[in-house]
Amino acid sequence: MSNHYEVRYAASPKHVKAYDTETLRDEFLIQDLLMPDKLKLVYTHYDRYIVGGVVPVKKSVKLETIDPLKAEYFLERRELGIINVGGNGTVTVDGFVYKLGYKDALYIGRGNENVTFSSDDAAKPAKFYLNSTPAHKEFPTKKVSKEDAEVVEMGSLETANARTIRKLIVNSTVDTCQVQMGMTELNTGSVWNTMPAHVHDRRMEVYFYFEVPEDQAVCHFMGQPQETRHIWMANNEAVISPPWSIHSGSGTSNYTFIWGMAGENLDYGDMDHCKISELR
Ligand SMILES: O=C(O)C(=O)C[C@H](O)C(=O)CO
Ligand SMILES: [Zn+2]
Repeated sequence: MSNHYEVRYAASPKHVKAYDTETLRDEFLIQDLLMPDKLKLVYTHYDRYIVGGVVPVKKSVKLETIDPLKAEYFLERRELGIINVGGNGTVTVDGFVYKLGYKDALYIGRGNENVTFSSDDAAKPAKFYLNSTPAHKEFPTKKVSKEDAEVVEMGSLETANARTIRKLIVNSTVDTCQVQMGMTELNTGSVWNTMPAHVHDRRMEVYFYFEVPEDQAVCHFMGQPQETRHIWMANNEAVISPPWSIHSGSGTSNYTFIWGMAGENLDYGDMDHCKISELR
């Protein structure tokens, strides 16, 4: 069995106020997502969102079901979003082959039984980052390449938050039940993401930080706007953002991150913005 999974339960903002550094990290930080030839999955009780990763090197790796799903196969009642953050690779979905280059995405609809991941070149393996949510119906599987994304430029160099948002798996590019994914690239000299910050009590979110240069880090901010906490994050680490929490970060350099979310709606713009001067 090449699967390794763990479960994270949902936390109340009342309790999170009292968490120390170690407890915050245990509850929200996700490490070791990109392991060679091993599928790592974290099953959260936030909208039953699953965060995962796999780096096929010596063999192809199958998306196997895990016990919490009590399902015959992983996508029996779920959908899946994938973004490749490594070398060229292939995802095979019930016999159909999808080639994914760097920063390309694939949406796989509910009902597909056999999903496998492989790399074109073991010396430069693909690194597949995965987000999955429960799905009430089948939608067609669709590749969304980096070029097909809806692109928005945000922020400015003056406020150190100039960034490009690439919306990959959103309702303008592909039909999904709940999952939405995309990536945000910070321009050189800019370090702040998602500032001004926001919450969306209707949707949880997960951030996966990558392209963080060696010996640099990103300080991720979470918590209710008037009760913030921070988690120091390294390259290729993810963090769960409960629906009541801001999700923002400031790096010691620029970096890129993948956002993924699910919940009550598919409206990317549904955000309650927080005034910077009112954050505590
Ligand atoms: O830099 C940003 O701003 C973002 O990337 C925001 C995320 O996309 C987000 O939080 C969507 O709800
Ligand atoms: Zn958000």
